[in-house]
Amino acid sequence: MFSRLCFAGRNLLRNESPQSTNTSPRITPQPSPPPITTNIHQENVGGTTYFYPTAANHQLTPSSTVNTTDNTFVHIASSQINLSYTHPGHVYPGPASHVINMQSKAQVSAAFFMQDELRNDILARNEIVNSIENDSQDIPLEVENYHSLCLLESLPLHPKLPLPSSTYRATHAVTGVKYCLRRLHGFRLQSTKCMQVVDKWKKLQHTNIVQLREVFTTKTFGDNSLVIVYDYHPGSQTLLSKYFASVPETNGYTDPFAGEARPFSHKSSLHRTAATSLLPENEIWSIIIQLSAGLRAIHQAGLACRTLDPTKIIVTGKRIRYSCVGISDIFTFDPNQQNQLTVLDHQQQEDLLALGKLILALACRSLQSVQRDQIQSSVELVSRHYSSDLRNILICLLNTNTRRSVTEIMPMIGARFYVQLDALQAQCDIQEDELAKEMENGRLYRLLVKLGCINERPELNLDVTWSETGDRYMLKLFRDYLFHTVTEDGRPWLNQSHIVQCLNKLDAGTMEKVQLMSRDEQSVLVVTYAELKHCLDQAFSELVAASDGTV
Ligand SMILES: Nc1ncnc2c1ncn2[C@@H]1O[C@H](COP(=O)(O)OP(=O)(O)OP(=O)(O)O)[C@@H](O)[C@H]1O
Repeated sequence: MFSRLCFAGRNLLRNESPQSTNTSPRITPQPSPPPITTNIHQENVGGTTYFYPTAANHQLTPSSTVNTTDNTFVHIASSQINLSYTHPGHVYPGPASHVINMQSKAQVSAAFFMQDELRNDILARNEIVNSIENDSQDIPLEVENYHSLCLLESLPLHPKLPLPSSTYRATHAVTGVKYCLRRLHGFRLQSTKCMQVVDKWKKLQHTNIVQLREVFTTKTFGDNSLVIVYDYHPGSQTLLSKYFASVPETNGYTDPFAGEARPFSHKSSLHRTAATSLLPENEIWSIIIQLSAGLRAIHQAGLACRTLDPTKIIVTGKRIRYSCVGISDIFTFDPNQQNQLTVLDHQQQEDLLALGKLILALACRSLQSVQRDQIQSSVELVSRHYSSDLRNILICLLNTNTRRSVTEIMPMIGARFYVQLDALQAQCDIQEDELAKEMENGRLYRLLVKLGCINERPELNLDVTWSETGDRYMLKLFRDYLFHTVTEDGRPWLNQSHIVQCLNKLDAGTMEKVQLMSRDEQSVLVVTYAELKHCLDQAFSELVAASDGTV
């Protein structure tokens, strides 16, 4: 069967558009088509010119039309408009009720746009990732497989540290993926046997642990440096900077987190003290749940964190992650170590103590609260302001007289786990709905790209009439119908739903008919979206074939 296009007189068309309403637009005129030379057979019957795409080109069912002997009639009754798309999946059905009602302003219109908070978060993260690279003279242009190194620390190296370290963002030369590089300055790897433990860390995947990717030594920095490569989480801040206000150092102050637990911190002796207000208990539990989840994974993998320190835990949005895993194991690796299991057990107990101190410091909003002589009064403060469960968890973790296990924390978290799970699932629902919207945007974007590549193309394969003839002419008229429609009195008719609907129908290739008119209003085509889709695919295939093949 042929698809039949009718180029008929213009006059009766205007008010009979399928989109017609009282305020309906009229179709922006296009010049009449130049003679169609390819794949179309034309015939004049009773003064009306009919165009037939050749069978090889169109295996579609016939489109509408059209006809009259008086050369004027092109009519599609509104009852014929088929709004049931052949692929219902091609239309975003609007927000789910459980999602729209989760939002503070339960307005349906708002739900068609990305939430401000989410958009701003994503924009801020993108800005951080794309921010100008560090132009410091001291940073090499390339280190092994990484380039565009950019220092992440705001403070210079702390001179008191026995082992200086630096943290960089860097780009992988092959994949272009950004990573976080931690460099241990002046460090010589004593034995490659420690790569066994590195492999263990590499295999450990958990949503509360920054993934360790690889370790290498390098002289590119002008010394022997060890570089540990981690995943990069833009927009992160350390637990220290998020929850503890900083004050200048004071003489004689001892950092409660100093010592073996944080040998890589530049701020080991940085003095942090009480911030303005206590944290809501829910927030503390959210941190406890995440930290204990990560720690449980670490301990179950036969490892110990050993850097459970507020500067070595990062917060990205609401997510908490251990950010410096494995370094202690590399740094203190002893190939002749006997009693590995005893050492591991000791280190895991130290982790639990450090976790207890961290929770206590968070609950009191003060790092000093975990100094030996302050612990008692700090726990009392917690008892006064928070639930007995929080106090119990602290007493369990801080009690070094008994052997504890991270799994003991679970029963104390109890039903709060459900609260956390519920919050996460609600977040998933919202994000899934955002994804549905963005999926639609992506699909429509690809259609527009195809149309844009075809419309107004000055030439293809030396044919300067390519974009104006044959299938492409229909696409040009369709483009005008999409974007250049005007109202009866000639004003632009800007209606996004018209554009989205038409593109959806095009993508679905529906059998609904659309009426297209040339700019000089001398010609009208009535054509199905299925045919337009075919034209689009055909024309774009021609472009791809003539290109270098990359799309
Ligand atoms: N994997 C990561 N992805 C993104 N940013 C990270 C990552 N790890 C650390 N950061 C950020 O890099 C910065 C420096 O991290 P680092 O661990 O050196 O902390 P720090 O505050 O400099 O602590 P210290 O100086 O005491 O070692 C921090 O702002 C931290 O949020």
